[in-house]
Amino acid sequence: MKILITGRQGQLGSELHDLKESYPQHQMVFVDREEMDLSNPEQILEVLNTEKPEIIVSAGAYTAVDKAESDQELCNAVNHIAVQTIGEWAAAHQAKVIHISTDYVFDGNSETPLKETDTPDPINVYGQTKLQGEQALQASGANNVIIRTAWVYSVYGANFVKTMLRLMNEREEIGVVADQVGTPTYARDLAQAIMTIVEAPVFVQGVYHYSNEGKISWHEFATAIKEIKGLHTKINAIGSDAFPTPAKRPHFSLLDKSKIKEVYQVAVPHWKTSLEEMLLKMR
Ligand SMILES: NC(=O)C1=CN([C@@H]2O[C@H](COP(=O)(O)OP(=O)(O)OC[C@H]3O[C@@H](n4cnc5c(N)ncnc54)[C@H](OP(=O)(O)O)[C@@H]3O)[C@@H](O)[C@H]2O)C=CC1
Ligand SMILES: Cc1cn([C@H]2C[C@H](O)[C@@H](COP(=O)(O)OP(=O)(O)O[C@H]3O[C@@H](C)C(=O)[C@@H](O)[C@H]3O)O2)c(=O)[nH]c1=O
Ligand SMILES: [Mg+2]
Repeated sequence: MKILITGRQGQLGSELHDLKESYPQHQMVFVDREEMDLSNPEQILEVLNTEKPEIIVSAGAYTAVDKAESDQELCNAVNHIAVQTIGEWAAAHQAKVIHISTDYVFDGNSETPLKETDTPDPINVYGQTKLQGEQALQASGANNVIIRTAWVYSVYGANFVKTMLRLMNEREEIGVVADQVGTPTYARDLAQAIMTIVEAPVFVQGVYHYSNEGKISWHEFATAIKEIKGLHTKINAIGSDAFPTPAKRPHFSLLDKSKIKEVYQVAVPHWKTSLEEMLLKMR
């Protein structure tokens, strides 16, 4: 298969690139911002018409959650309009689309693990534009799989784990929110899950939830990073109101992974196992 992957320089794009050698049966073409500016629909179509992929993995996105609040137009162009453009091209050319979305499409008011059938209701601009991207892809008529994931980290790119490692080396004491719970996702595991879907004998269209296994707060996540690394920073558990940010974050974003496990038999490692693996690679 010829597979085109957007967001080459991002966490997920980089992890997919690392898997390239393991899939010699596929032609994996990666594009970054320079080759395909996702805020430029003409350029998206130009690249797709040249490359003619059979599968598009849509991993590129505007992911600066706080900045998005004051940069709505660009965020919408990348997270919504670009996905619509990709979907319409794919529908017209019988290509499949595997698109990545987020737990931030939910409002965080649930108390039970979020299922694909639960109603999204985003509480920030990033989540709103990601939901619009999902809806535009579904409306395009393209054969599509949407994977909603959460709290993604990797040795590549910017993420919470790397921020925590930096802060813990700089400070004696930090505060991390304890009233937002969910599950982190090692981008390498997500990349594997995507390749499992690519390889599946049947492409079953739909929305799927994927993160690592388990349930923790950001505070527990930070504490685990500290313990695994043997650091001594004091990590105070704080409420979201003590860490004001331009964008609101959902208090609960635990995803139910049963559907993707059943339909695609994907592996879902426990968050701690994957965190240990990532931190080993960071050294
Ligand atoms: N990170 C997370 O915690 C989560 C991410 N997701 C979703 O998973 C997917 C992958 O995320 P992740 O790899 O972590 O994100 P990253 O922010 O690491 O990577 C996103 C990539 O998109 C690229 N990009 C942004 N704007 C444009 C543009 N205008 N034109 C072209 N490329 C652009 C970035 O390019 P550049 O490097 O040049 O800036 C970057 O390479 C995204 O769809 C995201 O919404 C879902 C849940 C959690
Ligand atoms: C740096 C820092 C963050 N926090 C809080 C803020 C926030 O609630 C939480 C995580 O911080 P982040 O900046 O990593 O959060 P954020 O960028 O909102 O992460 C999100 O990114 C987008 C792209 C997604 O799709 C989501 O799944 C999620 O991963 O930790 C602290 O409490 N203390 C700190 O020192
Ligand atoms: Mg962030």
